[in-house]
Amino acid sequence: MRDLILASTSSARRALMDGMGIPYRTEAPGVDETVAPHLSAEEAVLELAARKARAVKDRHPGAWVLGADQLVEVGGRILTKPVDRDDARRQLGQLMGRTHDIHTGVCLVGPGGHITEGVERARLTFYRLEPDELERYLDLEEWRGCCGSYRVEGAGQALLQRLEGDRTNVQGLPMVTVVRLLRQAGFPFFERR
Ligand SMILES: Nc1nc2c(ncn2[C@@H]2O[C@H](COP(=O)(O)OP(=O)(O)OP(=O)(O)O)[C@@H](O)[C@H]2O)c(=O)[nH]1
Repeated sequence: MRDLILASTSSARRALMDGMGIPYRTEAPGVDETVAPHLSAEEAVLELAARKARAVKDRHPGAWVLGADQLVEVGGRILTKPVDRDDARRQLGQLMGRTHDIHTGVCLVGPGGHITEGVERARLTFYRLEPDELERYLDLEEWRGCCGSYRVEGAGQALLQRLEGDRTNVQGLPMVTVVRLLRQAGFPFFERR
């Protein structure tokens, strides 16, 4: 059986991998997530997904490693994970009543120099909220650990006026792309345990 490692600390990414059902384990990538400012959002998430995957692969040379990174882009600005409630309020304030893009890069590295990658964009339009409703959403603390300060599979669904793209991409892993990379690498599915 192949040793597949998800190079991530993200509970949402784990949940998505668990749903797919192939055996894997997780390890924190432990990389610096600084990228050159001139990179586009797509270039940045691809570079960081590869950086995370390579860092874990260096620690486990015989393993297959999947890394991922995500950014929100709105009005030409990049949003990452909020540092606190005030930051989350500012982020959501930029998203209310507007359309934003979520970009997620994924990279699969394996033995023999195997490296494949993909980047997916989802486009979301949010309702405008009254200040009190926004505070009530912030009270739910779905902003913690989430790029853009919302959870599309949680109460954050009520923010969503329109979604174009793979919903799993918004949660953290574009699973259609992840499956393609795994199948291209020859991973077996539906194995009997
Ligand atoms: N549950 C959930 N998580 C989300 C959603 N949108 C973004 N995220 C999370 O926001 C985080 C994006 O930040 P990243 O820097 O790519 O990843 P991370 O959380 O630092 O985790 P690593 O993979 O260890 O780097 C990921 O953990 C995503 O799963 C959402 O709608 N639902």
